[in-house]
Order: sequence, then structure tokens, then C-alpha cells
Amino acid sequence: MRTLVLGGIRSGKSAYAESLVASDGPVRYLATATAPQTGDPDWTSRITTHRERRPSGWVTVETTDPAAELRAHPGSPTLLDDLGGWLTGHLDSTGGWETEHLDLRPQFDDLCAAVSGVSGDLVLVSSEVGLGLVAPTPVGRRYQDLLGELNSAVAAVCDRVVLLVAGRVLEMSDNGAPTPHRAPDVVHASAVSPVEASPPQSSTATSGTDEQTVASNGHRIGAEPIVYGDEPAGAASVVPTFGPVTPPSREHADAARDRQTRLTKPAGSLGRLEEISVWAASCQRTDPPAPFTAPTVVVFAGDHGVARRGVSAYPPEVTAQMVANIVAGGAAVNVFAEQTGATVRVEDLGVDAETPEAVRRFKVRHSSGDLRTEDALSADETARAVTAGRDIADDLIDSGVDLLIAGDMGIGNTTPAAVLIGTITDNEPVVVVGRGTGIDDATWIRKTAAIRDGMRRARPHVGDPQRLLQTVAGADIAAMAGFLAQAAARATPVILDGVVVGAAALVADALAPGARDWWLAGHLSAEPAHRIALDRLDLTPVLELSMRLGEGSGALTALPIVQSAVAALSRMATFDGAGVSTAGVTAADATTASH
Ligand SMILES: Cc1cc2ncn([C@H]3O[C@H](COP(=O)(O)O)[C@@H](O)[C@H]3O)c2cc1C
Ligand SMILES: O=C(O)c1cccnc1
Repeated sequence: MRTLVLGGIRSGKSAYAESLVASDGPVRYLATATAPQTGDPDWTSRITTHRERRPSGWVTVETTDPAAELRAHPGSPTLLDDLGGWLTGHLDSTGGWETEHLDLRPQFDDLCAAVSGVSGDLVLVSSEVGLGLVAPTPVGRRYQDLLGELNSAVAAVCDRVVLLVAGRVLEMSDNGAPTPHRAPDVVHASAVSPVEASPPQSSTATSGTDEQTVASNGHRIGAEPIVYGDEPAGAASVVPTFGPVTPPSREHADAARDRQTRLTKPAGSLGRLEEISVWAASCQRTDPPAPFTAPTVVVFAGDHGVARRGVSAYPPEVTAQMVANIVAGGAAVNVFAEQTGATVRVEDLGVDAETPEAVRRFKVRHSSGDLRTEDALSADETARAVTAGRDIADDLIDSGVDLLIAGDMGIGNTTPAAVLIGTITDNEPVVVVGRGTGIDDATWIRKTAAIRDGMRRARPHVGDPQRLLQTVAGADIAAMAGFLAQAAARATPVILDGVVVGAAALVADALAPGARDWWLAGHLSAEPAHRIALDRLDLTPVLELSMRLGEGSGALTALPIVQSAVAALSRMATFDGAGVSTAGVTAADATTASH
């Protein structure tokens, strides 16, 4: 995580920066400010205050070449204080103060390249100068201009930028709008170093067919593009917006509830099936509801960089092998879909292998970045993945699909799912971590540390769903979020699956507020984070069968129950129609009437 801490003089920026890197382990402190040659007691006392505040275990390196220092120790947690001091030293030593039209871009580029190459935590401090008056001297103006330029260049290669004003922290989001401050997390990212796991090899089939039904691309409702302002030229970060989401029809819900009371059964005796039928009727806007005729599950496939760090019981190669297995019809999702009359479509968003052409129409990249230390996706890739999910939903809805299911396939994907759920619901890593594919205790420790590191990187972006996806999700989960949001914007009901879909659903409800009303939770996964996600979404799962597979299997298991609920409401006789007496009659009367 690279953080740039900006602030005015005595704004609290250095103390805040120090709190960001505070840890039990050693921290390298790159001091760039040298004492003025004339000797200045106030200057000396400022430097002494800084020194005294730093924990004793920190290593102070006085340097005029921070880029070289960063390159020499790219993995060490480092605090550089400050960029202004470095600039001053550079101008002093090169006579730059006197040079008109000074171009320091090569030096700035060199420093930025070094910052980009850092893999450990790095916090850089710099002054935010010239908010008010333009300096009255040429030297002052040169310094303001150069430092402003340098700050902007460094900000562009940082994951997070904050501005300290009077001790208060303002998050500077990348589209220019400040976001609310979250307290810094002092747990250090590099406290646990990952150990490569040696997981069991899978014997999954690799053969497959290219056959897949692809619907034509049709018109879209409620998807206006916005363009992020600070993208580099050529990177088309057009992030779709969704909605507004119109809630399912209250009128049809009331009609369905009323009809339930008239069906030939004791009031309320079909339990949750009655609620499910009311949800279906209100989504369909029909009274009574009709059976869903074209339920379709889309399996979003993608690999995750973090899976190479030993967080799963299976190796990443299984993702591509399982995609082939799904295309060939051999996975659980295929079997369950066949049982229930659903169609399966698999989409490769980020599998780290060559997949059949028919499944890679929306492919964004090979694997995601390792969420512990780098963004899972670039801004442009995030936009493309969310857009892909939206387009997949549009394709299906336009071709007549009346019920959607999202499924997942991607070794390691319960780690980003836990990071997203933990971050959004503000729960600790140990609370959201789960056993995924069935990991052992050593893997559990690595996975928990990875979730902690991912959450640490994700927390600053908790209020920004797109940025969250970019920071820790991956193309498959980002597409899933776009898919779920667009389904709601297009008034199409969805049955949610397990923890991975649950994580995408949390983000989708932030992308398209109110989307949750269009979703039914098919089941409760054995992954602990799933219950937390469903609670936040205020959704009650239909089934609890200790399933922990994904692929859409839990949602498909719930599908026959949904169809039964709808069938009961639409096809059962009413008391009136069947001549059955309602409650309030004697037992003898009721017996007579029902024969
Ligand atoms: C053969 C096989 C088939 C699967 N189908 C779904 N998953 C599920 O398990 C994985 C997530 O768990 P973790 O985070 O522990 O890797 C994902 O691939 C998910 O789709 C499978 C996993 C395997 C091994
Ligand atoms: O709940 C899920 O979706 C899940 C659980 C374990 C492994 N893969 C998926």
C-alpha cells in the first residue's frame, strides 16, 4: 500500500503518517531534510521532536536520493518525510533555485518509478503549499510550482492520498471528491509473510466443447456511463451507473398475500413458501404469478493472484479445468440445472489460461492482482468487468430470461469475498474467514493474514464500490456485481448463491441502491461471511444445507422450492372455488364441507 500524506505546516501530517506505518517490526525512516548550513535552533528542535516521536526500533536513513533507497529495499515498510525536503536539497545542491524554466521531470519520473516498484508499505509525506497567495519571489514561486508538480506525480502512483488540515484527515478520492475518513489500521501488512502452500492436485477433467448459446445484444435500460476524470489518456474507464431501481410491485404483493389467505389450506401453513410466492408475484407484476420459464445461471469464472500465495486447498489450475468441465456438462451446476430445467452459461472474466472462444467474449485479463499488496484490477479493467456483467444481464433479459442466477468459479475466490464482506460490514478478518474448499489450519492462518492485508488496502475505499472492486475484487466478482445491479435495474429477479455471490451482491446493492429487493437468497453457505452478508442485505436464505461449493449450486437447489411456491399460489384451488369451508366453522362442519 502506497500512501501520500499531504498537509500544511503543523497540520499533523507527520504524526499521522507515522501512525500508518507503526508496527512491531522495523520501519525505515527516510529523512530527506538536512539542517540548514547556517545553524538554526528552531530547525534543530523541530527535527528533534520528530526523532523523539519515532519508536526506537525504527531505522533512520538520512538520504538525498530516496529513489535509490526505495529500490534497494522495496519490501521494507518505509516512511519518507518529506518530499519538500528532498526537493529543497536537490535545488540546493544543483543551484536550481537560480535556474529559470527548471525541468525536474526526469528526477520526478525516477522517484515515481521507484515508488511504483515498492512492494512493502510506503508512506510519503509532503507539504501542500500555495493554497492561498502565489509566492511574491521567483524562488518561492519556483518551489511552489515544482512541489505541486511533484505531489501530483507521486499521488498518481499511490494507492491512497490524504490531506491533513488542522489535525483532521481528508481522504482524497481519485475522482477529486473527498471521501469520509476511516481511522488508520495500525496492523502491519507485512507482519506475516506468506508461505507457499503445496495443495493437493485435482483430477478434474479438462476436455470441453466450445458450444454456448449467446443472445443478441439488445437495448439497455438505466445504464448511463460516467467518465473518471483522472485516467491516463487512452484508458477508457467508462464505468456504468445503474438504476434507478424500481422496487417490485407492492400492489401485486398485496394481491398475492390476499390470494394466499383464500387457498385451500390453513392460513400460513405453507410457511416461507408463502413469502417466496409473494416475492415472485411482486417481481413478475402478475396475479397469480406464473412459473419461471427460462431460469438461467451464469457462472462467472476468474483466477485470483492471491491464490498463488496458498489460501486454497486446490491449485489455481483447477479454475480453467473446471470451466472446461462446466462447458462439457460435468459439474454440479450442470447436474442441478438439468434437474431443474435451468440453462447454464459460463463466462471467463479472468481465468489464468486460454479458454474456449465461446466463453471468453468478456475476458478482461489473466488472473487478478494479489489483493494483499496490489490492486486486483486497474480502473479500466474494473470498468470493463462491471460493464461486461451489465451486458451479460442485458443479453439474457433481452432474450427472454425471466429469472437469473449468478454462480462463481475461481480457486481462491472466497478470500476476496471475505475481504469485501469484512470491509463493507466492518467485521474482523477472523470473523469473515472460512474454510473455503476445505483448507487446513496452516492455510487458514495464511488466508486470514491475506484477508487482513486486503482489508487494510480496501478500508479507505469502503464508500466507493467501484474502487473497492478495483482494489480487492477481481474481474469475475466485479462482473457479478454489474450483473446483479443490472438485473435489478431491469426489474428481473435473481436467486443468489453462496458467499462469493453474496460479496458481489453487497457491492451491487451499493452500485444500484435497492437492488436487494429483486434478490432471493437461495441458501446459507457454510462460509461464515455469508451469513454476515445476508444479514446486511436483510435477506433470509431459503435453505441451509451446509453447502460450500459455489458455481450457483445452492441457488439451483432452491429453484424447485421457488417453483413450488409459485405453483401453489397460482394453481391451488381457493376455498370458494373448491367449496371448502374457511376457518371459524366447527370441526364437524369442516369435515362435511371438505367431502
Ligand atoms: C474441483 C472444484 C470445483 C469447484 N466448484 C466450485 N468451487 C469453489 O471453490 C473455490 C473457492 O474456494 P477457495 O477459496 O478455498 O479456493 C472456487 O473455485 C469456487 O468456485 C470449486 C472448487 C474446486 C476445487
Ligand atoms: O459459498 C460459496 O459460494 C463457496 C464456498 C466455498 C467455496 N466456494 C464457494
